[in-house]
Amino acid sequence: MKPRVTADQHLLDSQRRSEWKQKDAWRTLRILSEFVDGFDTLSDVGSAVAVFGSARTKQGSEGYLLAERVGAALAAEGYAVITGGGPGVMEAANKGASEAGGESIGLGIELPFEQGVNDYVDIGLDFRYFFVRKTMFVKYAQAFIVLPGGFGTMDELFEALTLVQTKKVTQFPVVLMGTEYWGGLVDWMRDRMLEDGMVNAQDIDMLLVTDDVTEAVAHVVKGAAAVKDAD
Ligand SMILES: C/C(=C\CNc1ncnc2c1ncn2[C@@H]1O[C@H](COP(=O)(O)O)[C@@H](O)[C@H]1O)CO
Repeated sequence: MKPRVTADQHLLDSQRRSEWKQKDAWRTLRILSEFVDGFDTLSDVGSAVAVFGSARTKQGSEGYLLAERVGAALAAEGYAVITGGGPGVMEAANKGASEAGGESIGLGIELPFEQGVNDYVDIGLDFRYFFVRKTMFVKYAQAFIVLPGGFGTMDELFEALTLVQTKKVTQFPVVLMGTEYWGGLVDWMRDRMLEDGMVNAQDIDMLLVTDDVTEAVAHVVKGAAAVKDAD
């Protein structure tokens, strides 16, 4: 199947900039409507945690089963689970949450190849624009739990870290699940970023790196309690 041109590509592809020069102003209305749809659909969602991770994690694999357990544990604590609505870790976390009787939310993204949200999403939205969708994750989740993943996962992780570091969001726990996978990155942050003065120790200390689902969820619950105390 020929990849379709997505709305994000129309907006961002520099080669098309002059061709679309007159139309970008009008495209803002479409962007606005996407924000309105998102806010409208998600404003009634209670406490929620976003779970991120690879779209390529295979069904039944260790990573998939871990994400299922994370989804189920969050649901058991009364959290809605928000994912990118796709396959892999997203599907597994939605499955775990849905099968545990929790609220399972998928914020899908228009991609060049048709996909739709996974079968375990109870509340689903499809976004044309990545940046609108990213706003929803941060606005409607009280914490991020991040499983092993690639560029998309890194983007979501580092956006959260930047927002916390710059105090655009406060009291926002970020958990990295998988000490083996994440250990090298966190070591590099300490040995290189911190050593070279690119970040502060507290920027790195805000990350919890664990293999333990119970510890991950307890960290999220503790973060939520701190927000309540601060209110
Ligand atoms: C590549 C495959 C499917 C792509 N489908 C996706 N659907 C929804 N969200 C996605 C998809 N791919 C990436 N994302 C977002 O990025 C994160 C995962 O990216 P990674 O590069 O795989 O780590 C994820 O949390 C999504 O929000 C396979 O068929």
